[in-house]
Amino acid sequence: MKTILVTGGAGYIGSHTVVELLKAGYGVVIVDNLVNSNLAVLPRIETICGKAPVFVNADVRDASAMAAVFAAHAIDAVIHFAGLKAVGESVEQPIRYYENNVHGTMVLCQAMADAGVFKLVFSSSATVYGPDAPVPYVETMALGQPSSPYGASKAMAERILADLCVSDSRWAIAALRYFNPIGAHESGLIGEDPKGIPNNLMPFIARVAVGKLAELAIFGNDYDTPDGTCQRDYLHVVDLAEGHCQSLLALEKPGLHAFNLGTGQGVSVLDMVKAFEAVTGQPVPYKIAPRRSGDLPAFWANADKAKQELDWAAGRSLEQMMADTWRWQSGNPDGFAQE
Ligand SMILES: NC(=O)c1ccc[n+]([C@@H]2O[C@H](COP(=O)([O-])OP(=O)(O)OC[C@H]3O[C@@H](n4cnc5c(N)ncnc54)[C@H](O)[C@@H]3O)[C@@H](O)[C@H]2O)c1
Ligand SMILES: O=c1ccn([C@@H]2O[C@H](COP(=O)(O)OP(=O)(O)O[C@H]3O[C@H](CO)[C@H](O)[C@H](O)[C@H]3O)[C@@H](O)[C@H]2O)c(=O)[nH]1
Repeated sequence: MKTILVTGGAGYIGSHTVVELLKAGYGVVIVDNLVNSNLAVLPRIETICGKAPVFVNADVRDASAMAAVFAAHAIDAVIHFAGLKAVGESVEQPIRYYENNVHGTMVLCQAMADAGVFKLVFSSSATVYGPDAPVPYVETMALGQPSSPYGASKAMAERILADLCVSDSRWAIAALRYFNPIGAHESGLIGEDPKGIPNNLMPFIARVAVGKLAELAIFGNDYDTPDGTCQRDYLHVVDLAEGHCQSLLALEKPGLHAFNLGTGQGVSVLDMVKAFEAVTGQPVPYKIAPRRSGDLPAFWANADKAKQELDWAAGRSLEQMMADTWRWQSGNPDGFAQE
């Protein structure tokens, strides 16, 4: 049995990936400092899978803690989710973001090399293409100039990982560039649980529908898009989790391999509201508000490379994303905090 170290495995995408890894027969060791997650996710994972991951409460920037994890467990590969992800917060706290996302990745990679582990899957983002890239984004495009420290931290980390691969041919790294993951596990037991008022569209819609927030503010309806609202490539988080399992197979080839993980379809904010209402029967009151600073009008993935090289495609429908979001939100109106 292969054992995967999952940093940030208590978080939103990490917890769904841990479920898919356990189901696929991997052993899993989670390292998470719980800065944006809750221990209550762990028994939920065990309920879904019938087995539990090992959990280590540690920070990936803590070199001695990471050395101890590699000494205690025979790790075959690492999936590195641990990072901070709020775009607006990163503008206010750039050093915290670079320190966590870039330095954290460097400390992890050094601990891996010291332990003789050279297979890594890295959580990157569509934002690394930068604001000027033509749509759809394709992996052959150069890294752009992301406009937020968060986006820049992901592009910097990718550059460091590329340099690492040049320095030592034992490294095999997949940089997975996620588009907009939404939805929840179909059990309704785990899902996205942002602290405070959500920044992202899907959890905001879900909180309006469950009565925790009064109305959605749609940030701009005067973009040059079919209905004037921004378009994004929303994919089901369980599809994304499966993409991580598939990408582990690509780690047989040395070097840095970038993959877009998205559906290849752009969906507007208004279409998201309509789809949620149609699937759940819950009204989502909204108002049109000014544009949000830094938002791009529209982007989506060219996901052909993942299909060809990973045999992966985001197959779950928008309807399923909405149904699963609502099952999670309505069954857990206070998220994991109620436990
Ligand atoms: N959700 C998205 O839309 C999205 C899009 C593109 C990329 N990503 C990236 O994917 C990864 C996972 O995102 P998510 O949505 O699951 O976020 P999340 O906040 O739910 O999960 C991140 C986890 O990492 C942990 N963590 C943060 N810093 C840590 C540190 N220094 N040491 C140990 N643990 C730490 C947090 O406690 C949390 O459990 C992040 O790197 C994020 O930047 C997310
Ligand atoms: O309350 C809200 C929240 C969002 N939106 C709109 O909904 C769309 C999606 O916004 P999200 O915040 O959900 O997602 P983004 O595409 O802005 O950002 C996401 O994708 C980025 C990739 O470029 C980064 O990875 C980032 O971390 C991740 O949150 C945007 O047009 C936004 O203006 C609203 O109208 N109202």
